[in-house]
Amino acid sequence: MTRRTSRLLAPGTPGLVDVYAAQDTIDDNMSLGVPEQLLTPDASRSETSSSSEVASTEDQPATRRRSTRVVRASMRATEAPENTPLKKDQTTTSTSQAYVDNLAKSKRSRSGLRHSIAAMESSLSDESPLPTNGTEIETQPMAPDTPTSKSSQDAQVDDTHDSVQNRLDKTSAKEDTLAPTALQTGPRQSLRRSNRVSILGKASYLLDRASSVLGKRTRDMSVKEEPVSRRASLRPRNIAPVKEPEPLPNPTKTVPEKRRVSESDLLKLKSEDVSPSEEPAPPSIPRPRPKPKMWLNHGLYSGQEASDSPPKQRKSKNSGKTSSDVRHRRHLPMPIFAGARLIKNGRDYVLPFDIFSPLPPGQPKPDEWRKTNKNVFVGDAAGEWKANKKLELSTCMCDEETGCDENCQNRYMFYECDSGNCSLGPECGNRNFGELKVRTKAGGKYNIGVEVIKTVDRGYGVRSNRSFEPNQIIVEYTGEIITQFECERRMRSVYKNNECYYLMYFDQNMIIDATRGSIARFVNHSCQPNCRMEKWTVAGKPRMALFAGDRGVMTGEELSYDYNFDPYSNKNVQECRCGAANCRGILGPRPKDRDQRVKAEATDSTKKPLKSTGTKRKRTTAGTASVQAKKRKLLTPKSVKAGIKKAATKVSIARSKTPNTKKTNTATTPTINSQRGAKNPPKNPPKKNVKLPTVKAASRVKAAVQRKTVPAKTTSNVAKGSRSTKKENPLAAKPNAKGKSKNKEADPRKPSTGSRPSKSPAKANISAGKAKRSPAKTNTKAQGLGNTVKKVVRRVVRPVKATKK
Ligand SMILES: C[S@@+](CC[C@H](N)C(=O)[O-])C[C@H]1O[C@@H](n2cnc3c(N)ncnc32)[C@H](O)[C@@H]1O
Repeated sequence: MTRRTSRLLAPGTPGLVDVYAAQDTIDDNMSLGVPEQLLTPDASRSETSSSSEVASTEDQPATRRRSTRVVRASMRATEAPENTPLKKDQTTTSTSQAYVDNLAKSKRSRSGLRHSIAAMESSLSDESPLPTNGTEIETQPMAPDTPTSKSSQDAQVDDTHDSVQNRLDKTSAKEDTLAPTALQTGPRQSLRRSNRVSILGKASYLLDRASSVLGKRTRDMSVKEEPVSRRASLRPRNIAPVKEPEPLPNPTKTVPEKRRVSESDLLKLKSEDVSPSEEPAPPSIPRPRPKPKMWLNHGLYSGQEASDSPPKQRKSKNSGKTSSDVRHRRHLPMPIFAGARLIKNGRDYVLPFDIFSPLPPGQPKPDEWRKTNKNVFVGDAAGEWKANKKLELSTCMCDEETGCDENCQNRYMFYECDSGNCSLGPECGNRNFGELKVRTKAGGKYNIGVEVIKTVDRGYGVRSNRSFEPNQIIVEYTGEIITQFECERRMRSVYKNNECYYLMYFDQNMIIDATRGSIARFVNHSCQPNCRMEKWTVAGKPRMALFAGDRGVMTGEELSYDYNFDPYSNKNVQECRCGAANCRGILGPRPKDRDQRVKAEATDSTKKPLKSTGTKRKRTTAGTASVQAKKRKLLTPKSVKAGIKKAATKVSIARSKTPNTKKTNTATTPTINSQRGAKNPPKNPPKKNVKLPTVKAASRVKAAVQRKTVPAKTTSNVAKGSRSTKKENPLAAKPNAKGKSKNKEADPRKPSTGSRPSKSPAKANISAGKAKRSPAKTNTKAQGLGNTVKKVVRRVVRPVKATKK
């Protein structure tokens, strides 16, 4: 600064001498304090660039360490003239310096950086050529007023002084021409020259940091507010604190307005990677107080000490005072210990969606499916069913200790426990449909647990979305509950062109038509199924549901159950494609009872085993142990069809010849099970895919019987039956009374599966009719009733068949 002042004055003026004298004094002082600062090139460079900061030191706090030094030096430099005769010129110098400061501020703007350099160059070109030599630029600021040590300054001062002198000489001509003006407008000249020096220094400083200059401006602005006396450097300070000069009024304030420091700028400042030794942390930026580390006090690995109580979520205010419990460790334990504990104790978890439901989206959905999750009584079915409603109650005798386990009487008879018939609450284990209701109400793929899939060769099917425990309820088979008459009507008119039928025998003369029904209607048949269809009485009403088999069901398995398909007519026998090792080959009738078969074969006039299914399976009988079942030949669809046709012909012949054989039951049993009419029709099928001769027969039987019967209410007499009868399948066995449940229904644990009626509805009607006609007789001669019913059926069926033949 002194040097700048000297340039304003003509060489040899007293002021100049005094200034140099003052500078010498200062330099002496400075050399004591910081002799090592200029030993490195960096330090030297910092001194060089620091001179550029001189202009802005009066109202701008030091932004960098070297700047801080300059500030002190400059302040001393400004202070020193107070004791010198230059006091007179101080105002002029300070004014110009303030102007330079303001100008420097404006130059610092990010967008105006280059512009300011250009302006600087242009301004310099007016006076003297801008030194292009870098060393010259650097040496220029090394004015004697810089606070350099004596050792370094001694070598430089002379050169610098010569250089300055040369420059002054070079420009003396210009200045001489402008001398009168310059003398008059001293401050302006001073301003311009000071400006040049300042900008040169600043330019070198900024060019050095060109890559990171963006964003620095904001930091500089904030650093400005740092008090000058504040030092970040640890370098010992042995200079007395300098009195801070008061900011001078700036008469020509053309400095652009300070840009407001936005939050983004503050963030930038925070993110700037500046080493603390170079850039002291700007005190003006309020640093957020570091938050205290929050440790998890609940969660996966917390609270690992053995404790029965779950970790507390919240703590009351006084819990610390009152609780004498051992405090849980607050830090996470080693994972190995946590893992061991998890293995030992286990914990609940939820499977990720793509694990429990790995089926890719976009599965084709059946268009024609009209869904209902409730049984809907249609037509006369509701009225007929109400008549029997009260009979379906059973009281559970289990106690709380055992709960409703396998020995529960209700369970044994396929009666669901509820609050009406069981005194137990949640500990009751016989509330499958209740559990299913909760699950379906909760919703979601996992709770519902099943979804429709498209199989390769069996149309649609159903797949599990999750695992099911053995005997766990999976899905209810629901649909419209219709009477036999309604079923016939639909078969003749509505479904006459259908290939698929979703009809299942339900109870007595009731049928579930799941054409409009639940997803369970899509469950396919398998000869080695993983599920079973069971009929339960729930709150007095029968309900069908699919249950997991004894092995349980794993996620992704296709659900299947054994249809025990009764094709109702051999023409409807279909090839089975379940792929099981023990596949029977067809969906048609299986040998129901080997004893029956033995009898049938014995009474058969041809004495040949009846191949009613058309397969090439060799029948074995229970009585002929020597006859080993040969491995069934795998049949092509063609051979299956041929076999079916052949078998159908033989069955018809056999029926006409041997009307009393049990085999006729197969043919005369109406198809109430879920069946598919003619997906794989036999060769030369009839014009109608599905013919229901026996249904016609049944209707005729029914009509014939009804002509002679009493109202249906009398069936209750039969249904009351003995306790032993009730222990059998309670619904199916009632009309037949004792001894009539010969097949599956005799075993209450294996009731009629969905596709296998406990007995023919036609027979049911007939028996009902018989019972209505003579209830007393039914009660006393239940066995006789069955025989009578059979005779009636045969009598009625035979003419029908004969007519057809
Ligand atoms: C109640 S439906 C089952 C759903 C049927 N797959 C669908 O697409 O709507 C019964 C019909 O499915 C077919 N089906 C079921 N299981 C089968 C199997 N194991 N082999 C061949 N066809 C089968 C038969 O056509 C049968 O009549």
